[in-house]
Parts: sequence; structure tokens; C-alpha cells
Amino acid sequence: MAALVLRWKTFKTFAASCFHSSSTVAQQPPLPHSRFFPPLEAAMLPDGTFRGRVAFITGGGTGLGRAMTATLSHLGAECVIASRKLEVLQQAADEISGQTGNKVHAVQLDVRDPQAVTRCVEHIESLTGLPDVIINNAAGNFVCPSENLSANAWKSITDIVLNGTAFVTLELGKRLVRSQKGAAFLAITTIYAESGSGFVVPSAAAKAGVEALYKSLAGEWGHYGLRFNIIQPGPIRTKGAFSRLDPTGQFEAGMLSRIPTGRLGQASEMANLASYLCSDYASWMSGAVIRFDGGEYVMMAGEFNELHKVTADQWKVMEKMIRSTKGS
Ligand SMILES: CCC/C=C/C=C/C(=O)SCCNC(=O)CCNC(=O)[C@H](O)C(C)(C)COP(=O)(O)OP(=O)(O)OC[C@H]1O[C@@H](n2cnc3c(N)ncnc32)[C@H](O)[C@@H]1OP(=O)(O)O
Ligand SMILES: NC(=O)C1=CN([C@@H]2O[C@H](COP(=O)(O)OP(=O)(O)OC[C@H]3O[C@@H](n4cnc5c(N)ncnc54)[C@H](OP(=O)(O)O)[C@@H]3O)[C@@H](O)[C@H]2O)C=CC1
Repeated sequence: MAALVLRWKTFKTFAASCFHSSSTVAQQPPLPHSRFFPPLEAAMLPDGTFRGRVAFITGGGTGLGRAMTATLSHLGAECVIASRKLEVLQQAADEISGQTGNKVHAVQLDVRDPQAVTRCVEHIESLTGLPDVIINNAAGNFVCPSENLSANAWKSITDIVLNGTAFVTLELGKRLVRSQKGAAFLAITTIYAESGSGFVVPSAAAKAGVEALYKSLAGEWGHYGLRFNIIQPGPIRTKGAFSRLDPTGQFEAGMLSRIPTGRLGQASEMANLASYLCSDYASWMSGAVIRFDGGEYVMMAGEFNELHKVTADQWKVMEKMIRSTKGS
């Protein structure tokens, strides 16, 4: 009976948390040792680094895409942002351009539709000319047991992430090659593109495909003046990601405990790394895969990392046991 009551209470707590929108779910405070790793929010590259350059960012109206657009615009780029929701894009474009004084264009685009990608690229060419920087950031994702995935759910995620990135990259890449113009491409994947992960299987498969695409093109198209790099972010709080990956907020504490730097990443930190990779300061970088996760990946991978939970007294006992072992 007591077990039944406990299960009911646990379910009630879980269910109550489910009715909060992502913005009202309590955020976990960073761990105390994160004081050693304060995020520096300001743009790190010199003013004007992207003056005279055009940057195209998919999914540039929200979350990490918006932060990258804001930093590139601050550094002098003329930006074009594209995604499905024109109103959201236009508001972001107006706000960023109002702050930086540089043009930000909003273009409606569903990256899953190759004809729409062609039309969008034609539009960009007439608006700004071919871009110098292309960031494939648009994505779709949700946590779901794989046995509950429909064919359309699989298609929806893989079409946005893998096919969308391929359509944008090929359409712009072919035109850049024909025009003999160099450019820096960047794809945003995730740490589990490498390891795989249950419960986000279409995203893991598609992001791994994006990495193979970018590494392959880094080799094939380098001599045309095109560079291809990849950032694999760990958890960075955005509404788009956290509302679909941790809708109740119950997994955030676990994430924090796995991150050696004791805090989530900040969108502005990502934006600094992205702008470095797309700038001439990184002109010798191509085919690189940069993990940007506060150390979470290696913490999860290391067989014995759980031992950080062992107390000093427990260590004394364990050491005694180990030292007293003789022979094999
Ligand atoms: C923490 C560290 C690692 C983090 C990694 C993060 C990676 C990320 O990518 S975070 C980015 C998250 N942002 C987004 O996902 C933004 C865009 N997302 C969306 O627009 C939607 O979530 C969606 C991807 C579903 C696409 O929307 P669309 O309107 O095109 O699709 P729907 O018609 O709604 O759905 C298509 C099929 O998917 C099924 N489906 C949708 N949600 C779920 C769900 N939660 N569980 C199971 N299935 C789902 C839906 O039922 C449709 O299938 P069917 O019913 O068979 O037609
Ligand atoms: N935040 C995090 O912790 C992590 C994020 N990432 C990656 O970072 C990137 C940004 O994610 P984040 O900012 O968190 O989440 P968001 O949900 O804010 O960003 C996703 C963007 O993709 C756009 N998008 C989705 N579907 C399409 C489509 N069919 N065509 C065009 N645009 C589309 C959305 O705009 P719209 O709805 O208007 O189409 C939105 O702007 C993604 O690649 C994600 O996988 C990786 C690891 C961790």
C-alpha cells in the first residue's frame, strides 16, 4: 500500500510539472565550482572582422542561431536569416539590426523543400550576392522512445537536419564554385552525433550524416576556396531545445552533474566560437569537429568518472582493501 501511495505521489509531482510551459519550469542553479568558469558574453573578435561580408544563417531567428546572427552582425556582417516563421525572423532581424546598425534580412524558408531552397538562394543572390559565411543551424528534435516513432516523425527530423543541410550546402556550394568565390561553411551538430543516443535516434542519425557530409566536402571542395567546419554543442538553454528535450525540467540537474565545469553553456559563448571559425582568423581550419560542451562528453564516457562521488572516508577504506590484496 505504502509503495502504491509513493508511486501515486511521484506521478502527481511528475504530472504537475508537465503542465508548466518551458519558460516556467524551474531552472537549476549552476554548481558552485562553475565560478571558476565564468562565461564571457562580449564578442571576442575585433570590431569590423566581418565588414563587407555576408552571412547566411538558417534558423537565425531563435536560440543559438539568433545569438550567432547577433554576434556576426555586431562584427560588421550583413546577415540573412531564414526559417519557416517569417514573423519571428522579422522581429529578430529588426531587433538585431536596431542594435548593430547593420542590415539583417529575413527570408521565409522550409529547408526540407529543395525547390524552396533554390528560390531562397536566388533571392539572396539578388539581395546581397552570394554569402561569405553559411551556417547550417536549423534543426528539429524531440525525445521519444524509438518504438513510438512513426515513419513521418523519422522523416520530419531527418529531412530538416540532414536533407535540409545538404540542400542548402549543395545549392550554395555549386553557385560558389561556379563563381569562383570562397566561403566558410559551419554546421551545428551535437555531442551525440559521435556517440549516438537513445530517445533522439532520428536526430543522432541525421547529425552524424551532417558531420560526414561536411568532412567529405572539406576534402573535395577545399581547392575551390570552401572551408567546412562543425561545432558539437552540449546543453545550452534555449526554448526550442529544452521544451522538446526536457519538457518537465527533471533532467537538468542530471545534466549539470555530468558537466565538469558545473554549468550549462551560454548562447553568446557559442556565437564567439562560431564567428571565430567563420572568420579569416580560422582560414587554416577545415574539416574540424569542435566539441563545445563544458567537458560533458568525456565525463559520460570515462569508465571511472563516477568515482568522484566516493567520499574521503570511503577512499580510505577502498585504499586499504586494494593495498591488502596480494597476488592476482
Ligand atoms: C542537451 C544536449 C544535446 C542537445 C541536442 C539538441 C538538438 C536539437 O536539435 S534541439 C532543436 C530543437 N528545435 C526544434 O525542434 C525546432 C523545430 N521543431 C519543430 O518544428 C517540431 O518539433 C517538429 C520537429 C516535430 C517539426 O514540426 P512539423 O510541424 O513539421 O511536424 P509535425 O507535423 O508536428 O510532426 C511530424 C511527425 O512527427 C510526429 N511527432 C511530433 N512530435 C512528436 C513527439 N513529441 N513524439 C512523437 N512523435 C512526434 C508527429 O506526430 C508527426 O508524425 P505523424 O503523426 O506520423 O504524422
Ligand atoms: N540548445 C542546445 O542545447 C543544443 C542545440 N543544438 C543545435 O543547435 C542548433 C540550434 O538549436 P536551438 O537554438 O537550441 O533550437 P531552436 O529550436 O531555437 O532552433 C532551431 C531553428 O531551426 C529552425 N527550423 C526548424 N525547422 C526548420 C525548417 N524545416 N526549415 C527552416 N528552418 C527550420 C527553427 O525556426 P522555425 O521554427 O521558424 O522554422 C529554429 O529557428 C540546432 O542545430 C540544434 O540541433 C545542439 C546541441 C545542443
